[in-house]
Amino acid sequence: MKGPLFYSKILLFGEYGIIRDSKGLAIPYNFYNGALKKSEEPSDEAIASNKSLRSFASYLEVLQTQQPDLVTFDLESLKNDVETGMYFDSSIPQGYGVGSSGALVAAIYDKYAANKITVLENLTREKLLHLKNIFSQMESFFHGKSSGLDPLNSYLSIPILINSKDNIQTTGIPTQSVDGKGAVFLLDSGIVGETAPMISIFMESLKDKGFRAMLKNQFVKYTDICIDNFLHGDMKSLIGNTKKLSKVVLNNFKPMIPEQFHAIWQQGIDTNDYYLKLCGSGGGGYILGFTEDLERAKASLKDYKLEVVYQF
Ligand SMILES: Nc1ncnc2c1ncn2[C@@H]1O[C@H](COP(=O)(O)OP(=O)(O)OP(=O)(O)O)[C@@H](O)[C@H]1O
Ligand SMILES: C[C@@](O)(CCO)CC(=O)[O-]
Repeated sequence: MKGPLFYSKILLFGEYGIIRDSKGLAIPYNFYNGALKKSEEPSDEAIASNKSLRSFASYLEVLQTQQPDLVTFDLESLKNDVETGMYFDSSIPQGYGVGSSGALVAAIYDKYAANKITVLENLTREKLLHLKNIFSQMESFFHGKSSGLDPLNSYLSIPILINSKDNIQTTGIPTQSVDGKGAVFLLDSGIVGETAPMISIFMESLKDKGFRAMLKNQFVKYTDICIDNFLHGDMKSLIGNTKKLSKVVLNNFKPMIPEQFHAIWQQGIDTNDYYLKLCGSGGGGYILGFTEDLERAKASLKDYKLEVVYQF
């Protein structure tokens, strides 16, 4: 048995802001994927994954008892498959901000949910919100709190634009120019991040009036502008505005940036070779980079591994 593939995602813009109603833009990232699978001779990884699925299945049983109107599953098949060794065979790194738990949630919903909303039907805003809500509750098992956006992105495999908490839509993004000099890339911090403590720090900071003002007048403002620039293919403005965003993040989200990356973050701003921003909640995992000139960014960051995700 091997199920369909579910992909990783990248939240290009909107981390933290979407908690406070900024815009957000998430795109599928097809470099990594995962699928439900059974194997005769499971590896240690498969055994660990199977164990995690076992607890997830118990959680889903409680969820559907508590909220039968939200979602129900074919629990008998799910439990039976878990008993007979099913696991999530995935190349998506965990704790890296690219949605490993989201892909898993999408795969389980796809295989076991009753009356599921499918990708093929007309996806009205109501249906999208309903799906996001289901995914949010399912993914809470892994996160503590989840917006449900990662599984939604993985399930639909199309870019999603968040206009505000209750207003989301699927969207197109400008076609990549494969020989373009400009690029969006991932920088591997080499550190595994954890989402929950980062969100606690953010929530704590929100108690401060100055932080709230900075968020509204700078962070959310530039996030929203960057999304508009990106969707309209205005890459010149995008680069200028990611520079502003990069500065705001370095000055105000330091706990989310691993210490050893503070200097190269600043170096990008000083040299204009690249601009860095958070990829998801930060604290490790990937850091997102934007550059007008990929070769220059590569030379400037020669000690690091870059993965290009989009060229323009
Ligand atoms: N292949 C897998 N098999 C079983 N469980 C998995 C698998 N991949 C991820 N998970 C579960 O998802 C958890 C990781 O989710 P977490 O939300 O912390 O990180 P992430 O989804 O990789 O990052 P982010 O949410 O920031 O994009 C793991 O601890 C594990 O419980
Ligand atoms: C940090 C956050 O905004 C994005 C993490 O990918 C949390 C969330 O909205 O679920």
